[in-house]
Amino acid sequence: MYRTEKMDAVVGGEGMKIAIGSDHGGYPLKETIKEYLQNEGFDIKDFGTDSEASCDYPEFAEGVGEAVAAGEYDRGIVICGTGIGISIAANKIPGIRCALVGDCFSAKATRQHNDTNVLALGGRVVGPGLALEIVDIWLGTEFEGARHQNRIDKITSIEKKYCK
Ligand SMILES: O=C(CO)[C@H](O)[C@H](O)COP(=O)(O)O
Repeated sequence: MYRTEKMDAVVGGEGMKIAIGSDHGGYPLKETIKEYLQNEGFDIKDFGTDSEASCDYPEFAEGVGEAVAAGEYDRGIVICGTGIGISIAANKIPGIRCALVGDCFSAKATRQHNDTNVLALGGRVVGPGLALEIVDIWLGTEFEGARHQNRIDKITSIEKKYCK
């Protein structure tokens, strides 16, 4: 419903397996994104939460992050009120590169340059229209490799040094 022809050009992920999770602050937006992606043919696993009752975002970051890091899901989407806490938590999991995104330029750049495998959104920050555009672009953009791969390798080296 939010898709445009331009977005159709960048989305090609039917069958892609996506893990999604949020706290209470991200719950309404999680439900919107989940329904949208299911209707688009994506294979979605919802790691919770399942209501707007108060809960703790690290639990959902851990569920989504572990599933993506283990290779069970291709990408993850995590949402809390700001997107900040849940992105910090997701980035503690070795192998996860999570970006908090609030604009379309960054959605594209963080795939091209950072090869992010988890997207964080602020459910109290972005509205559903912008959030779905960000999701479409992020899912539909490829990593560019080359010089950016060297930088990812350096991130991985830091991770290996500190995460024993
Ligand atoms: O954005 C968040 C973390 O970064 C949380 O969603 C937020 O802190 C939850 O706040 P509250 O318990 O007051 O609803």
